[in-house]
Amino acid sequence: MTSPRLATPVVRLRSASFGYAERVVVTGVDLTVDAGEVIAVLGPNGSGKSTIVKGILGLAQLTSGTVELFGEAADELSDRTRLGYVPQRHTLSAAIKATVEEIVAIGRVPHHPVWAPWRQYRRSERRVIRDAIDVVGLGSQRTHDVATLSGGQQRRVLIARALASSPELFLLDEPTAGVDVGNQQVLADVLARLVASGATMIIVTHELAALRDIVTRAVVVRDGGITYDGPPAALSDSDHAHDHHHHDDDLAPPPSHLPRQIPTTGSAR
Ligand SMILES: Nc1ncnc2c1ncn2[C@@H]1O[C@H](COP(=O)(O)OP(=O)(O)OP(=O)(O)O)[C@@H](O)[C@H]1O
Repeated sequence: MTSPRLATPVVRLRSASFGYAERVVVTGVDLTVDAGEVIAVLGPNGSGKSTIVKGILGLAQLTSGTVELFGEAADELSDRTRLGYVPQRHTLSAAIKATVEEIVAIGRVPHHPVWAPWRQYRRSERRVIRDAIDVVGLGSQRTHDVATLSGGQQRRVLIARALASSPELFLLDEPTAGVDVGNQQVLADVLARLVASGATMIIVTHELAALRDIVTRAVVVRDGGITYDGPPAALSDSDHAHDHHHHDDDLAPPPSHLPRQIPTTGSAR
């Protein structure tokens, strides 16, 4: 935070307010995210975390202030493939009859104005897709029907889909929700690899402990505003002690021993 900013920020919100229809949900947010930062967005249910992410993506309405992405006004960003979004509570419907690689291939569609049937995909394209599946650890399931995968594995398919589009900025809304401790670690490792390859991330989470190795900065949202922005280690339990997990219908609830809160600051970096 003390080093001067040499490069253009990936995201810059200035006094940004976001909402839906007539209702403003988030007000006056100032947030600058530099390349390579991994931001955890924390805070109680309904505080506006997802709305900030959606606002950055243009999926929630900007009612005042400005949003810049990669140094340009967000609504003028022509190359949307620079953004990779994994929405909240999203798994794959059992109604979808598709394999893992077919779903991940959708991530490549923005790179191709005209949809090509899977068999006609160029070799290089198929390699990108294959690599994305390998990175999330689903290599041995690439031809499996997604409906046969667990909720946590489906989350990884969606991360692979976002990854396949080779984005510079990942916006992940509760990627570890409903994922057991072991698989949270798998996910954290996947994200760590993406960070090592230069990705910037904004991650909405109630499970900072699972991501502590990669998070460089924490932002706490309360009542539609940012109340903390700084090192994750400086946060005390009470900063987001009222957080609750989602218990998604399509995901098994997390085991009761799952750590719910940020650990005490002693061992955090
Ligand atoms: N599409 C929508 N239309 C109208 N209101 C919405 C919409 N999405 C969210 N809201 C409202 O905006 C407020 C903030 O919601 P948001 O999803 O941003 O919270 P959050 O901090 O991400 O919560 P959680 O931890 O539960 O995911 C809530 O009051 C919610 O009801």
